[in-house]
Amino acid sequence: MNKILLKNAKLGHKLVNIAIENDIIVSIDEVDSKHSEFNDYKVFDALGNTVMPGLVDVHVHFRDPGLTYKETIKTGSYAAAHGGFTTVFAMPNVKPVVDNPQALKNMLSKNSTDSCIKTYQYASISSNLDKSDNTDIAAMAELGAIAFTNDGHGVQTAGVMYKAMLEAKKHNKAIVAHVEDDSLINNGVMNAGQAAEKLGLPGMNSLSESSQLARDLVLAYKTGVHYHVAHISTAESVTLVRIAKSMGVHVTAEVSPHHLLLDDSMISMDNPMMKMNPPLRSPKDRAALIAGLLDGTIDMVATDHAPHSQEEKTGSMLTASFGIVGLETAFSLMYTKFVKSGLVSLNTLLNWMSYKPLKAFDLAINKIEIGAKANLTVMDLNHAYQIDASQFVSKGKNSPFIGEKVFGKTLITISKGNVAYHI
Ligand SMILES: NC(=O)N[C@@H](CC(=O)O)C(=O)O
Ligand SMILES: [Zn+2]
Ligand SMILES: [Zn+2]
Repeated sequence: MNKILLKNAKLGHKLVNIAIENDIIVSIDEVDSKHSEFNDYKVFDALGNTVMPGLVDVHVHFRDPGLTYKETIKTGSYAAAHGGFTTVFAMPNVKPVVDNPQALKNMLSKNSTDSCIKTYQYASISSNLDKSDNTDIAAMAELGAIAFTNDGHGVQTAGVMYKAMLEAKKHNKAIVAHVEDDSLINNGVMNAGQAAEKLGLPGMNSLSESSQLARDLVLAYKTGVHYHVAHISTAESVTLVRIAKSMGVHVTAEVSPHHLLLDDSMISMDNPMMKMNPPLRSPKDRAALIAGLLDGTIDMVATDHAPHSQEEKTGSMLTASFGIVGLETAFSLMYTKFVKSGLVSLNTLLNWMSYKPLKAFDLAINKIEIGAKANLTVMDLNHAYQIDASQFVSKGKNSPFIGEKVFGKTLITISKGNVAYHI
C-alpha cells in the first residue's frame, strides 16, 4: 500500500499531520496530538507551510503525440505539478488530432501511463479541427472524453456548432469554445487598435471573438447544453456572458492570468512573447475581465499553457507562433496580484483555480478532509522570487513574465495519492 504522511502542514489556523493511504486521506491530526502509528509511512515535512486543495486547470496543451519537441505529457504534467496543479484538462490539438474514437483511446491510455497528475482529455468538435464534418461525439463521450472543443480554431459555421451542441447535450457533456470568426482576423498578430497601429503590425478585430460568442450563446440557450467559453478576452464578451447567465443559459467562462495582468498598451515593441491567441486586448477590455471575474460572470482561471520551441518564439511577431506557457507561473502571479495585494482572499483564488473548475464540469471537488481523494498542494506563500525560465520544468520557456517578482512557491504536490512534485 502507498502510505504517505504529510507532516506540519498549515490547514486554516491549525498545524496538522495528514496521513494518506493509497489515494485517500485517512487522517488529519493536530500536530501536538498523540498519534504515533505512522512508522511505515513515507514522510514529507511541510515545515509549517500552507496545504491547499490541488489546483485545477481546464485548459492546457501537452503537444503529445506529434509535437513533442514543444512538450510531452511527462514534461507538461510535471510542469503542472510544479505549479501546484493536481488536475488538468488536455486540449485535442495534437498530431493526430483527437477527433475519432481510436485517437481518443490512444490519448486516454497515454495520459494514464505518462502523466504524473490527473489528466482529463478533450476531443474535438469537427474532424481535424477545420473540416465541416462533425466528430462522433456519442462514441467519444462513451469512451470518456471530458468535453468537446476545437481549441486553436473557432467553429466557423453555426450548423456544425448547433449539431455538436445537440449531441453533447444528449450525452451530458460540455462544449468548450475557442470563439474566433476567421473573417475578422485580417492576418493579425496582436489586437487591432492603437498599439498595433503604432507598431505597424496587423491587428485582429476583437469582434471576431464577441460576434461568434453571441451566435453560440443563442445556440446554447436553445439547446440547453453546458457551454464553456475558453480564454475570454474582450469587454463585449464579458457583457454577453453576463446577459446570458441572467437569461438562464448554462454558460461558464475561463480567463487566463495573462489576459488579467497584461494588455496591448504594454506591448512596446515587436515581441513574440506577447503573441498569443486571443491576443492581449485593450486596457478597457482587461478592466472588464477583472470586473467580470470579481463579480462571478467569469467562473475560473485557466492557463492556456501553450509551449513552443525557442525558435518558434524568437524573431518577429509576424512569424512567431501564438501562445505562452502558464502552468508554472499561474498561481504565484494570481496570488501576488490578487491576494497579496488585498483584492481577494486566498479562498476566493482557490475558488477560481480549484473549486469552480471541477464544479463546472461536474467532477468531485478537491478537499482536504478524511475520506477525500488526496489531491493537494503545499505552498510557501511567503517565498519571494523572480520568475526565471531556467527553473521551468516545462520544455516551453515562452513566458512574458520572466523577471516578474512574485510570492508563492510550490513545495509538494500530491495527485491521487502520488507525490507528483516535491522540492
Ligand atoms: N493560445 C494560443 O495562442 N495557442 C494555442 C491554441 C489556443 O489556445 O487557441 C496553441 O495550441 O498553441
Ligand atoms: Zn484557444
Ligand atoms: Zn488553448
